[in-house]
Amino acid sequence: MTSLVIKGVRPYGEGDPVDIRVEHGVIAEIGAGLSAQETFDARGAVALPGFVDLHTHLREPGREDTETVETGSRAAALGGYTAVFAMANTDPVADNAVVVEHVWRRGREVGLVDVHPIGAVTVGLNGEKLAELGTMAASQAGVRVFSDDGMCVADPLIMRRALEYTKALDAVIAQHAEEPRLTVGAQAHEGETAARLGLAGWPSVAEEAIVARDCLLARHVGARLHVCHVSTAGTVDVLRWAKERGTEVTAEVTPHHLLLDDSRLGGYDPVNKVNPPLRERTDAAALRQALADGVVDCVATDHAPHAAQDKDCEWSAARPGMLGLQTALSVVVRTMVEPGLLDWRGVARVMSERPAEIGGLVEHGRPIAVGEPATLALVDPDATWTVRGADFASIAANTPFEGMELPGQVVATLLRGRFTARDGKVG
Ligand SMILES: NC(=O)N[C@@H](CC(=O)O)C(=O)O
Ligand SMILES: [Zn+2]
Ligand SMILES: [Zn+2]
Repeated sequence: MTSLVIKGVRPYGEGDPVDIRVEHGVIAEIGAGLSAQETFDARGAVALPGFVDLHTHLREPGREDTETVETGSRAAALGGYTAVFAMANTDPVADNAVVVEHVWRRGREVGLVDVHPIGAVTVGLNGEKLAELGTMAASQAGVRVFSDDGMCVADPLIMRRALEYTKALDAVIAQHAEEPRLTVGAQAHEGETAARLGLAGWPSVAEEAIVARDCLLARHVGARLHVCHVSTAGTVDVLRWAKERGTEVTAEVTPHHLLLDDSRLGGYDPVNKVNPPLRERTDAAALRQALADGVVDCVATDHAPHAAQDKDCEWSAARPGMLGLQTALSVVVRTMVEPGLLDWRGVARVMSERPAEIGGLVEHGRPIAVGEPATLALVDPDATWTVRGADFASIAANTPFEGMELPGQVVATLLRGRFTARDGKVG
């Protein structure tokens, strides 16, 4: 590997631009006027630790027509990500060592981001019988995050047992909080908009009731809990309450729940259909504040590719889910940095450091300092760009941000000193 100097970056957006020299994948020197065999002119870009996504749907195995480990890795690299956690709701489900090892191996072969498979909590995601968590943890994939995402682990006894197992494995359960008895047939956030449009409601309490129950269970068992895609102001209240009492709970929010709300549903365009649903303006505002305060720990994309035929259909038949990997940073800049809720240190915290800690990754979310891995996202804070789903690396194109002009552009991504994305191209 040749030596590299990245010229003119501002670590965490602080101070005057400096040069970073990289040797053997590690930051060897930070200073002025550095030189090496290869040079990359970063033109004043903000340097951040590479982003970590705790919640990505890669669709391999089973729906390779919508995304693969390779195409999802390309999207991740272009979005500034250096590690992603791949959800288990594939076909077959990642509820055993064979499937998680396949996803892990494909991630290594592609080599653009560290792909960490998430194992299912229950066999087939059916909520009835615990999957072999220990075997998945002991496999080559070294699974440390378990989730039935797409489905809620609704049975409290199964959830309790799962928390007991993951405590012993030093792992964490990422819960899709949705009380299924309260969301039968649900199509949109239960509120004025859904009532006017004639869509069956998905009430906030269906999320909040499970989050409250799981916080109590986690505390009772002494286990860690992670809450996926927090979407309501009420869930923020529950999380604050639980954290104040010392419960080991962490939580993520998606870019789309930070920026969008159910006022977009008027045209019945299924690109806006997602689980949990887009809520109200006041919910989005509460989520932004909670992310700034740390009550919500991090941003996770819930990148959920879907084929055109599963989205370009009537609302009730469409699948829920939205792309997120290539727009996450820009949506965080729009919703958090521009209004002054987070500075670049804060962006590093919510997009890299906290998710790395929650997922148990020791090589990601590291400080930008000599001796640390050169695993970085370089961001032009002044650039703006227009979202075009068709241009994304993902096979699917279901972005709710289509046509929006967004701030902040990833100019390069490095994984252990190697460019995985540069000037909008992979590698
Ligand atoms: N978020 C979604 O609307 N869909 C996800 C599942 C999930 O995250 O619950 C999917 O797999 O498509
Ligand atoms: Zn989910
Ligand atoms: Zn998901």
